[in-house]
Amino acid sequence: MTPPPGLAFSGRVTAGGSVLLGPVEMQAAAGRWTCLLGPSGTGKSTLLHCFAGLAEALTLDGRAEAQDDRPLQGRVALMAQSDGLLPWLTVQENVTLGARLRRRRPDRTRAQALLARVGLADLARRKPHALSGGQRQRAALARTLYEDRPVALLDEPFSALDVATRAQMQDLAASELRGRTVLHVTHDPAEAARLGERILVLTAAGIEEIGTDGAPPIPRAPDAGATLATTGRLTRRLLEAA
Ligand SMILES: Nc1ncnc2c1ncn2[C@@H]1O[C@H](COP(=O)(O)OP(=O)(O)OP(=O)(O)O)[C@@H](O)[C@H]1O
Repeated sequence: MTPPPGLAFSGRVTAGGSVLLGPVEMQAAAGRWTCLLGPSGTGKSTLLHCFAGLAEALTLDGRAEAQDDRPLQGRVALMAQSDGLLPWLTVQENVTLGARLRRRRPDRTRAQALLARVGLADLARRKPHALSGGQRQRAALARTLYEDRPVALLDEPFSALDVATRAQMQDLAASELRGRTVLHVTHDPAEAARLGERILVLTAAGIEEIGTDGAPPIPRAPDAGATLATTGRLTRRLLEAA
């Protein structure tokens, strides 16, 4: 894999005269896990869409680009807020959808291994309608990891999971995406405190960084003192921003 690039955004996004995001500046460091939180509607998903090249219908007055000055196209995997599973494909076919779209032979062995890691090995032949919400989200996570890209954009990837499964999937994602550039949108301060090497809060006033200095490597234990302290500070900041 080529070295993952850092990400840089500056500017404002509008649609039909409405402002969706900004003006704001933010960076996600190369090879690091950055968490992004903030009140609903401040433009977090819009920011991910800009980096994923999905903002054609929007007007970006500024730039959303890789810091190595090479195109982001082909280097990004997006796990969107809605799982986007195609209802007529099986779970395994959904995981390998990217390969199919690129007219590559799907690697079923790799897909099955990832499905086993997200706990869906026995459901690989089911259609999405026969999965629970949490199972669908895990299938979408497997599809994102299957893409094996240097940059991962994760939009509330664990929001439908129970506490124990969420912790397991956080551990899995931290392991699979180690060394990649990850920009992870979440509403959960405890999740950001576990996974964020950098933690950013987006409000109408701009971006603010919540320090994690001295925190251990990720994934951090959910009940470690440093994790709980960061969760508390972050929760307080989000309450102030509401
Ligand atoms: N295609 C669009 N056209 C017009 N407005 C849009 C469009 N998509 C999103 N918006 C608006 O842009 C703003 C930012 O939306 P976005 O989904 O990026 O916010 P968010 O911070 O991710 O919110 P949440 O935390 O609720 O997921 C919202 O006010 C939303 O209503």
